[in-house]
Amino acid sequence: MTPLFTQREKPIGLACDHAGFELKQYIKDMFDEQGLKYIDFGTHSGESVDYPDFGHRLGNAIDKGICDMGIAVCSTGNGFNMTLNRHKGVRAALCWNSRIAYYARTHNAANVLTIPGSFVSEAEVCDMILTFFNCKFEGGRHARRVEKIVL
Ligand SMILES: O=P(O)(O)OC[C@H]1O[C@@H](O)[C@H](O)[C@@H]1O
Repeated sequence: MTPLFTQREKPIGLACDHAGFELKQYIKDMFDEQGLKYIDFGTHSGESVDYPDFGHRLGNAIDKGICDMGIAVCSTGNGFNMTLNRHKGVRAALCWNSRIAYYARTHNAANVLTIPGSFVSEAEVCDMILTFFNCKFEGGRHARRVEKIVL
């Protein structure tokens, strides 16, 4: 099997709510096939839950350095994105195609890919993840701007 990802030192953190549960399973299957390490912070079924409960688990893991990157999936993506961006170590970006995911990482140094699960196909999710985890922050003028984000 051709490796699609470079192996990462730290596991990728995953979080979802009920609306993102199936897509998270799809992502885990992709990572399992690729031998990519991850930690699943839940939820673990399609039963209705509150996205902040799981978003904060992922955010805390990033703040503590257990994970350095993550993926979160809910219905619109906004709930998780708002929750995750309350964490000091997180720059979460709501992305719905691979071009946006590319710039979120290369220009904005995003470390969490937030996915609006009800509005994207599995193929789009696959493209976004491949792009997000295979490109790097460009630094330079973007570093100055990212530094200015923090209040
Ligand atoms: O399934 P219900 O509870 O209607 O709505 C949950 C979704 O509403 C939005 O906040 C989030 O995207 C979350 O996934």
